[in-house]
Amino acid sequence: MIRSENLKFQYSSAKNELTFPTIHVDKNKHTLLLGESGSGKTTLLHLLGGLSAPTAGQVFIDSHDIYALSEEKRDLFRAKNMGFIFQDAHLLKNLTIEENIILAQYLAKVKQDRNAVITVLDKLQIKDKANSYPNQLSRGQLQRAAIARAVINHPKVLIADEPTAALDDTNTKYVMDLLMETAATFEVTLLIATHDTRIKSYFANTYQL
Ligand SMILES: Nc1ncnc2c1ncn2[C@@H]1O[C@H](COP(=O)(O)OP(=O)(O)OP(=O)(O)O)[C@@H](O)[C@H]1O
Repeated sequence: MIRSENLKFQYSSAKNELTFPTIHVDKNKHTLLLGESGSGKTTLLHLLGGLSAPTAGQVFIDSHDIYALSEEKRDLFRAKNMGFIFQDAHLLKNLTIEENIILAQYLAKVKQDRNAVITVLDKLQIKDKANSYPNQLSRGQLQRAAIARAVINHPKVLIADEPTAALDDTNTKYVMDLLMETAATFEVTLLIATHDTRIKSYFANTYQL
């Protein structure tokens, strides 16, 4: 489903170019990018997710060479096919939870469908928060809202950067169980970057950076 070849990335202010191993993410084969701080996990997630173009190499998603697309087409491709969960929920504070998720439909140019939003919020057990604003939710509820927004357009891949960093063992298990349930419910493959070796056992496919 995702395949990368010979990826390299150079930050303009950095001395050395980053080079990455070949990555294959197959459907339903949840994949972990494991590495120490500074090893390039976030950079690689951005390259694989279509967020920043590599200095060399290619990324294929279902045989589409995503960096051969125009920026506009790539943005749309990403909005339809990839879901992102950032460390902070990144919800717009002046929009309700429901409006935040409808915005994701709008940006992907898919039908703005309130019923679909409510169904997803219901599956994630925060339907009663649809009309609340982000600052009225607990951290756990915000995380569920961020997941709802990430899966609303039925992406193929759900990408998360360090979802368990700074969590204790109990909350780490809670978040990983939630992500696994989400993957099963919404039929989406997980691609996660972390330095947290506690979550290794959840993954069939691990790359050490
Ligand atoms: N904007 C930037 N400009 C210059 N160098 C950068 C920039 N962002 C990251 N780097 C460098 O690129 C390398 C990889 O960074 P990256 O953020 O991908 O690592 P990471 O494995 O995600 O780290 P962490 O676990 O600490 O978040 C690091 O050496 C970092 O210092």
